[in-house]
Amino acid sequence: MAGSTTAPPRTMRWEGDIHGALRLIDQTKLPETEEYIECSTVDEVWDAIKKLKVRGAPAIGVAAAYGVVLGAQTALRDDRFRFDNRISEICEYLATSRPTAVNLFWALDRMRKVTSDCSDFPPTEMAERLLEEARAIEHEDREMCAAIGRHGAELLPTDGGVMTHCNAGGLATAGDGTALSVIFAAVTSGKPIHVYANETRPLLQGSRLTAWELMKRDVPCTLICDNMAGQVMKEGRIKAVVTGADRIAANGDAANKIGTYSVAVLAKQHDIPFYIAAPSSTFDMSLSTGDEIPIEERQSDEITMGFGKRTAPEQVNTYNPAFDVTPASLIEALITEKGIIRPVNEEEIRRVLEL
Ligand SMILES: CSC[C@@H](O)[C@@H](O)C(=O)COP(=O)(O)O
Repeated sequence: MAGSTTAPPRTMRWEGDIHGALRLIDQTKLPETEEYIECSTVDEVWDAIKKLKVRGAPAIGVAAAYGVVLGAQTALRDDRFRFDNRISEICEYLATSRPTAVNLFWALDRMRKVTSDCSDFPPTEMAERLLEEARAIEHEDREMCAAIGRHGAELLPTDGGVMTHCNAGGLATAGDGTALSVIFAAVTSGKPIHVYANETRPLLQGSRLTAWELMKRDVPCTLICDNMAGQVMKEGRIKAVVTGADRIAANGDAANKIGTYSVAVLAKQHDIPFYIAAPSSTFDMSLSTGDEIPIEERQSDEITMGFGKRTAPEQVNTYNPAFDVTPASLIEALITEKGIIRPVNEEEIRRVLEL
């Protein structure tokens, strides 16, 4: 099949003018139901991010930016506090929703900068500027996804299996995705790729979201459980692995959904190139290595009561880190909207990203 045929799912949409609201596809309901929710308060956006109704590093950033606009609506009605101080508090609050994806903090910094750049504007005009900035963040994310796809497509094999982990597709961004954008672009260019989607324990983003997206877009895919990755590679089915990332340190170490590190180690063992696709908003050059990346720990019932069914004894001890860090040494190349970073080291990152 040459070409994926349909458009990506619209992960989120701002509806209306400055008095509008944020409409999100509720990703916790997929693949069973395609249900949309409306967020009209900052708390609703915070909750949607925390509970993974909206998830994936770039999508979290875009949602948080619109969350600031919702906060601005309330701040306009409340003249007890200075408008710019309220916006700063709202940014601080939204930043507590999830710790690992740096895109969240990157987007909130951009929103904060609007208030400092426009400090002499009246609040109503500042609020309009905040909406413009959130729209720009969303638009730029869509463009970054497309550019990542264009750069990365050439790295994928002319045919054969490509493995991915978690969901780095349209649902995780405002556009076509990061890792999946590379796959969609390769398929569109005529490469008959077959995707192996790891189910991604414990919350199954790979099976619930990636398989759903790929099937919706007619890209051949096979779902496997995480613990099958080694066997599938050993059988010679995988020619490349491509995943997304939530934060990349200055030396190229990359945090992504838990399980990614194991997949990268397995890829090394089987001599399979392991790629990470991510926009420049995912790089955190203030951290020298991946050891400094904060790893979110989530509640134990995600392991013991996955999707409402008890699968472990009550009171059992659990540990549930939501991300892991793949060292730069295991990453063949980083695929960004500005080009391919190879070899993966700080000098090359700075050169390609023009930092
Ligand atoms: C393009 S998004 C890349 C990552 O954000 C994705 O792979 C991932 O780890 C998402 O984790 P999630 O916990 O579902 O937000």
